[in-house]
Amino acid sequence: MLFVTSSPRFLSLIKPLPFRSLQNLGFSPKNLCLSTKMESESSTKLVLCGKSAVEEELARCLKTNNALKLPDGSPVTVCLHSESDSAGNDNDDVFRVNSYMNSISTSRFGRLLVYSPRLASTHDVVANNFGELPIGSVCVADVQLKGRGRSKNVWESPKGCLLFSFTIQIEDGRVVPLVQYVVSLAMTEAVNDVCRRNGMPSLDVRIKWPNDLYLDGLKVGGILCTSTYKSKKFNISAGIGLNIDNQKPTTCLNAALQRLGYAANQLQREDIISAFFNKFEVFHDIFLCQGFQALENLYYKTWLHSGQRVIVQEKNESEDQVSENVVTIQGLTPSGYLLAATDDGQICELHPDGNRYT
Ligand SMILES: O=C(O)CCCC[C@@H]1SC[C@@H]2NC(=O)N[C@@H]21
Repeated sequence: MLFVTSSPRFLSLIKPLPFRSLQNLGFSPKNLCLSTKMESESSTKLVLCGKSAVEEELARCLKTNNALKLPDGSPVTVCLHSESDSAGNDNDDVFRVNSYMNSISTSRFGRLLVYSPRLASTHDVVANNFGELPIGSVCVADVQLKGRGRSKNVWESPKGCLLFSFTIQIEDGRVVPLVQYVVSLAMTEAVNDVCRRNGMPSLDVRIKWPNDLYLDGLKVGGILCTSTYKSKKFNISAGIGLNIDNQKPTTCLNAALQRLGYAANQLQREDIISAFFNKFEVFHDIFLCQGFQALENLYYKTWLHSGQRVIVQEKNESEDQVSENVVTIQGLTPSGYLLAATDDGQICELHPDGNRYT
């Protein structure tokens, strides 16, 4: 259900993060990846890897300076992928850092990777260390213990789900609400690309506005964008969860491939995320140079809402009476809300209302 509001209202998806103490209470060995059993049980392991020597050097500095912190101050153990014992790992449950690094062809996004087998939330890592990480850095986890969704929802984050967050910086505040649409579009296009390249049937992953990914009527992914404002710039943390190989809690892309009779090769997290960054970088540049308009046609082909009829509830001023109207979705307004028309031709702007949007 949607609510029409006559005046602009605060878009709750873009909200500053609460200030948390940055004090690090943990112990991180400076030069070794090895940690004692007790340390590894209580601390979050972060493995750093860079695409080129430049990012590798940055990774080394982050480790040496013990620069990465968790929001709750809990201990972290940082090591370099090149020094890590999982460097040649070929286990499906473990993110294949080399495979990912070899597949990205970006000049900015995804080139510095912070990987963790298990952490609270990738979003917390990038948001809490925004100033330490170069723009475009990504944090990937195999499993999240406290995955964050929009509107304070929990994002279930089992093995097989692609879980990552990365950083973006933007100067023009007017376009910040549109960034989440660029992220969504890059992900649907990445899935298309990987399927096409591997001779797989195409999967009809669609965008459900504002930032859900749907397949065959079920949610398979979600995008969370949060931002803070500092030194005249918007620091955006973009987080994506995509069910690739986890049938729970809804369904996943590999289950859809199987339903289509394609069981030969399954989609791999590393292929999807690398394709995502290769796409996102192109879309990001188009978005900054030409505006969202240049991506709009593709966006409208990919979302679920063109020509959709929805019921809008409008509350009167004292909020004790609600009237209902049917409207037809036309597209997006310049500020990223839904543009709709009533049957008698009146144009209105629709805002998301937490979980009640259907
Ligand atoms: O649909 C939603 O509510 C958005 C879900 C976003 C989940 C992703 S998983 C990776 C990143 N880390 C988090 O804690 N959340 C985002």
